[in-house]
Amino acid sequence: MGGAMLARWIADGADPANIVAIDPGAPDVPAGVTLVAAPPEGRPDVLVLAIKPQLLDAVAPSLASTNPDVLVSILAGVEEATLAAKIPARAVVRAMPNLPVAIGRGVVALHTTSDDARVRDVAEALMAPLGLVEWIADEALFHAVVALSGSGPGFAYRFIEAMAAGAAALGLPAAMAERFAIATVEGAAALAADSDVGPAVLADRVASPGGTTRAGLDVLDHGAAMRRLVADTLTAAARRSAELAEAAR
Ligand SMILES: NC(=O)C1=CN([C@@H]2O[C@H](COP(=O)(O)OP(=O)(O)OC[C@H]3O[C@@H](n4cnc5c(N)ncnc54)[C@H](O)[C@@H]3O)[C@@H](O)[C@H]2O)C=CC1
Ligand SMILES: O=C(O)[C@@H]1CCC=N1
Repeated sequence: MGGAMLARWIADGADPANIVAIDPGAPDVPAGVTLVAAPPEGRPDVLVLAIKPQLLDAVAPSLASTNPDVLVSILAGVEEATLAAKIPARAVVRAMPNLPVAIGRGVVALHTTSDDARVRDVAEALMAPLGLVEWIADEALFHAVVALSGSGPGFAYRFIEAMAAGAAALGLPAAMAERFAIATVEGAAALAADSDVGPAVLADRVASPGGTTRAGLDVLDHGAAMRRLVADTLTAAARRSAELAEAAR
């Protein structure tokens, strides 16, 4: 995820000479970005923490002397207070991005208890090129955000896969089914984003009375099957976020 954010920052015009990536795994980084295995000397303006939540305790000691102005954490679950206790920084901002930030069409939720306007400005300016950016005042809601927009692309990809598989089972060549499924979801989402009515009304607009869409929607709606499945999916993801928070405390 750190790589996806970095790719977008560079594409948006950030100067790679100003960026140091710290990763002992030696991933590919954009040209001009300095890659190091351990934190270098010096105090960064912003330190973006993009390790797995389970690695926090192992990694935190190596960051103890970096003392950034703003620590931005994208770790699922892990709370601001936990981060502040383990990594010294002037301010901590939690961010929950998602994978489409790579093309500037992601969602980034932000949270901080800092009342320093400059900290908020720095976080907003950093995230602006990545997509839709919104502040979440109540940190407890971050578990829902992780489930919805953080994990959501994974759920959307499963739905696209299922649409394509369903069409292939009806005889459409698999590659064509995948192309059509992706373009259908992309177009439907773009129209919804541009519309002054909600998705329920749009679904009804697609469904001609007595037609094919209604026949399909009846299957999704029977016993609220789709709603239940999606609610259970998001609940499981949010529960896992809470577990990660607890384990990191
Ligand atoms: N994958 C996603 O779509 C999203 C992930 N996140 C968060 O991003 C974080 C990373 O997740 P992924 O990118 O999926 O995992 P990943 O395993 O792909 O990336 C983790 C990176 O951390 C590096 N790393 C390991 N030990 C390190 C150390 N000691 N110091 C510095 N870097 C080290 C690894 O080499 C790797 O490049 C997690 O906290 C996750 O909750 C948040 C939103 C979305
Ligand atoms: O699966 C995960 O834990 C991360 C956080 C949100 C999306 N991916």
